[in-house]
Amino acid sequence: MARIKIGVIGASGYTGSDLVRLAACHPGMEIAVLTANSHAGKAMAEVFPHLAHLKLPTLIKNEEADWSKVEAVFCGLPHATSQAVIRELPKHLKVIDMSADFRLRDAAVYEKWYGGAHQALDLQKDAVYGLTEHYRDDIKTARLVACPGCYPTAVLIMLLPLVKAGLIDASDLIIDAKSGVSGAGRSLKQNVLFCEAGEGLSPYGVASHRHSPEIEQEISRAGGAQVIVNFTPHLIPMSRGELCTSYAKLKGGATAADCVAALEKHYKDEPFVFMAPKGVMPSTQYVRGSNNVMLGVYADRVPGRVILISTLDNLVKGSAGQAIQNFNLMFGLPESQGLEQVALFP
Ligand SMILES: NC(=O)C1=CN([C@@H]2O[C@H](COP(=O)(O)OP(=O)(O)OC[C@H]3O[C@@H](n4cnc5c(N)ncnc54)[C@H](OP(=O)(O)O)[C@@H]3O)[C@@H](O)[C@H]2O)C=CC1
Ligand SMILES: CC(=O)N[C@@H](CCC(=O)OP(=O)(O)O)C(=O)O
Repeated sequence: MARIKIGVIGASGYTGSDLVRLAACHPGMEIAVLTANSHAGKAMAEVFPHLAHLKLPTLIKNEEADWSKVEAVFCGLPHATSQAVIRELPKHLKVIDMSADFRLRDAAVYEKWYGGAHQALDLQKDAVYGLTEHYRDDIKTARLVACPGCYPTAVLIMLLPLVKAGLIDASDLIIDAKSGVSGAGRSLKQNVLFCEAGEGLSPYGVASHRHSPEIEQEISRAGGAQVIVNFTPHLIPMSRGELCTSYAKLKGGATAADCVAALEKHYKDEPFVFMAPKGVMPSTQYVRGSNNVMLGVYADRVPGRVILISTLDNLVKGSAGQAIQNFNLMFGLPESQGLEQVALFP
């Protein structure tokens, strides 16, 4: 069967380059177009020496791309820049956006958290939220999929089945999250310099992180009532990986064992979501480089509360891997194709 020609917009970034790394081994994809901004004109091998052995197109500007033979585009641009670029793409292209631009369904909420009016509301209304395990049927027929943020993916995969089953109180959620530094992207920023982030653990976006409304939107959709969550992210000195610990109040006499049973039931046929083995705590080390999410549920010593731990690789299930999982669905391919990588341990 002919391979599907794909393009990657923002291939000189971390999500874009991890997409290229995965796409290069995907039997159903041919990488036809790679775009960049400041790196346009360079060979991928120059920008990413770990990809040097692959025969890849040279990085070009978006406006130089010939999309006529391409069928799908992955977009790894900074949020608030994707919408104007995606709006101008030819309509025959299916688009899988890794930025935040099309995730929020309410234009006013988008404007409040991203500091400006949305420039492609006509596309926004038909965009499908790309949390694969929860929106599979909608993703299959979508033209534009808005992949979730890395933190929301980790948090929602844990919490949505428990909210839907009525086991936890969606109005009382505390989420403590930690991310490796690649989560902040590849462009130079003072707070991710080695001297600033290399040896410490730093909270940021306290009570103000833009993933809060994204998590709230999806928990509210699952639970039926508008919720507000307490979400605190931290930057941790490692290159990739993310671990989220959520603290929840159990409802109606439910127990931690009920939560385990609900998650096992919900994800029993899922290729990428696993409970931590008995006696093992989820760790970023067990998912690094893979498209997997590892979950762990623990009874709290505080009566009636439960501790919920989820971990993933921010560049794989948190962005490029989930984007490919969605591409597979959109093109009728086996959902796990090209995503069979086992975690890189140790
Ligand atoms: N990093 C992560 O773990 C995750 C990131 N995301 C989201 O994915 C998107 C990409 O993130 P990430 O890959 O980390 O970001 P990077 O900063 O690493 O890469 C951004 C890319 O966009 C290009 N670019 C930057 N500004 C412009 C512009 N004005 N016009 C056109 N192209 C531009 C850059 O090109 P050049 O370098 O050539 O200038 C680069 O290719 C973001 O929206 C991010 O929030 C989502 C989930 C996880
Ligand atoms: C460590 C770090 O800085 N992480 C990023 C999250 C990356 C991500 O998933 O964000 P998007 O919503 O932009 O796609 C942040 O907190 O903004």
